[in-house]
Amino acid sequence: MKHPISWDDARAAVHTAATPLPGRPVPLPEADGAVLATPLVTLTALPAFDTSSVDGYAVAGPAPWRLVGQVLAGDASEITVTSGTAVEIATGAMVPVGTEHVIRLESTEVDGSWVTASLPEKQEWRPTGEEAAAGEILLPPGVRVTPGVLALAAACGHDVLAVRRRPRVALVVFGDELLDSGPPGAGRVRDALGPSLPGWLRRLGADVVSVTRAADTLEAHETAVREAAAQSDVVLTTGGTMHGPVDHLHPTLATLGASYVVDTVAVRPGFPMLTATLPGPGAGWLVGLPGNPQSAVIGLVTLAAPLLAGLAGAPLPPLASVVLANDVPGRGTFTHLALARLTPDGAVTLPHAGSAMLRGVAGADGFVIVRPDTTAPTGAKADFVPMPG
Ligand SMILES: Nc1nc2c(c(=O)[nH]1)N[C@H]1C(S)=C(S)[C@@H](COP(=O)(O)OP(=O)(O)OC[C@H]3O[C@@H](n4cnc5c(N)ncnc54)[C@H](O)[C@@H]3O)O[C@H]1N2
Ligand code: MOO
Repeated sequence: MKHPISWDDARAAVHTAATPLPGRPVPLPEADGAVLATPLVTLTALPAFDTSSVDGYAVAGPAPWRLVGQVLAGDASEITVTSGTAVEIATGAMVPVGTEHVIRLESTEVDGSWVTASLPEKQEWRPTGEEAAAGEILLPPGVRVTPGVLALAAACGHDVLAVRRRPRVALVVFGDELLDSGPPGAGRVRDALGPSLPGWLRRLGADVVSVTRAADTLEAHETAVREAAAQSDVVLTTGGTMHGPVDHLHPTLATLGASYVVDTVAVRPGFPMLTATLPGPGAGWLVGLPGNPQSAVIGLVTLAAPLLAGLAGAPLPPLASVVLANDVPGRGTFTHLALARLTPDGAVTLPHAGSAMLRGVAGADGFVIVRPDTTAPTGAKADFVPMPG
């Protein structure tokens, strides 16, 4: 086994090695969750025209004003406000040419076709370009599209957005001991990763194209990885990362001519995780997660999340910072990822933290990071890697 790379270096190495997938235009509703391939540029000024902020009257000159017309939201009215006249105006309507003030309804007195009021202290309309000038860059490429981004894109005139294709992931689960249904026992355990990883992967912005199981033979591993690679950008495997009698991942990678980007990481739990590139047309990626289920989740946040971000053209997922509500021990020369829940008192590490256990995972918000040769005392700040999504 190789000398393991540090946890921080592993994340960075995988992210740096990933070339973003091509961008293409998609209709706005389909862009949710994808990553901008080009800057978001507004097609018009925002607002695109002087826009009334209130229901009321557009006036010019001194009161009283004679009511000469009406302009509603959506009207392209050519009405002009001249001195001594008023036009009834709705919120969102274009402010007519000649308007000196817009006065809200409740500040006016109307008598037949005459309007009086004292002049407002503040302007009650939004001038053209108040929020943005036409052609202004509103967001850089690499930003993940949220409903907020979609709203902004629509407001500034876009029908489609240029976004990176979502990475396609094919999941291959190894382990003849795994059951697909019913209670565990007699040496067999339930497959906890096949049912759970697709949800995590979707939260990381990936499309899961297949979930398959491969038997514990070298031949079955090779076939499964080849078939998965043919239909995906990333093959994600679970189990078989060590060198036990039926751990076939490393021999499979050797047979396929794969090149390691990361081969074991100095992190506990989870150290036998790996990332490699597969040769051949449409060269793809393989991420090998350890079989112990909590270690697999650590492999997911350590290697799969940076890889998927890199393929999507997004930055390396940032670490959060938390204050610790309890002491968290280090793990010697390894980085320790400790399952934690975020509470108003700070990050509380969770029991059931063994790498084969899932009770902690089920209630965690993420992992507190304790770097090699350190411990993290109560009240200290620590880096934190959130669970996907
Ligand atoms: N001689 C050594 N043996 C092991 C070491 C070591 O340092 N020296 N490290 C241990 C660590 S740490 C881990 S993590 C595991 C990683 O092993 P593999 O990736 O080869 O995983 P498997 O052997 O296939 O499985 C390990 C464990 O996890 C269970 N498992 C596997 N897949 C699933 C699944 N989909 N759902 C639920 N549980 C799963 C499997 O039954 C085993 O119990 O190696 C240790 N050994
Ligand atoms: O490092 Mo293993 O992944 O402790 O479970």
